[in-house]
Amino acid sequence: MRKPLIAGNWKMNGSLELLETMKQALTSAQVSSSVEVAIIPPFTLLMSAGRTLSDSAIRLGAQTLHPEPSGAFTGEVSASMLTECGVSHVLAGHSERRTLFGEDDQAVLARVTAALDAGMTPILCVGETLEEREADRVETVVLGQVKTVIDALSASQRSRLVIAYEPVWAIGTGRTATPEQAQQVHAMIRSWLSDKDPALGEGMRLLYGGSMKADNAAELLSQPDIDGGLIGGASLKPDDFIAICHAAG
Ligand SMILES: O=C(CO)COP(=O)(O)O
Repeated sequence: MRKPLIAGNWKMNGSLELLETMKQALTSAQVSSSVEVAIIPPFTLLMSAGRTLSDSAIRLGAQTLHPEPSGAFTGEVSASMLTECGVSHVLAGHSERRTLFGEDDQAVLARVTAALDAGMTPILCVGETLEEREADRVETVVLGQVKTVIDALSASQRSRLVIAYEPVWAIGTGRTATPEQAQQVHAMIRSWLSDKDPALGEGMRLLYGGSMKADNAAELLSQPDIDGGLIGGASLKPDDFIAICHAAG
């Protein structure tokens, strides 16, 4: 049985005030313990967030990390710096990192490995652009991104990964993949994983991300191969985020 994960990626948004409001709202909402909830605020909030959330079941995630343990990398943050803040989850390969910051599959793999080595759960983000979808390249692109990482990891490392399918054309656009479109890609990923190792396919949590909102979450989350959501815009609004958490419960 895969435990649903609802993770709120705040991107370059949020404040100490939102952190407090979100924590209080989530605590009083009494989200079912059958759902794992994580918030992923920007770096500057992580230390405070670690303290604020330490007495709750809400997990803390980071949006990226540098693969090296330390050194002359101005502006970057390492895995051990994240764990010191209480971070348990970290995104790797978000499409904004891939396109705006030039992270290719090898750079993503290095980040996944650094996160695993530090004991964190990497959330590997994959997804195709609209152009790639229209050119019938969804399978090639998405499985290519999954394969580069999975094939480089040991069986025990793989089992600690979460994968988020985020079609680039659905991110921040208000244009959600239909439940059928999302399910189709999730089933494809799971089937590829299962061919490699049945237990891996069965156990891997596959999140959907891309304009998931309070009013479309239940339908997306009811699909058999969708095990949670990676939420952008709606994760900044406590009521909306809580509604999505409830929909997963
Ligand atoms: O990129 C996303 C989460 O990582 C999705 O963002 P939106 O929910 O704003 O479309």
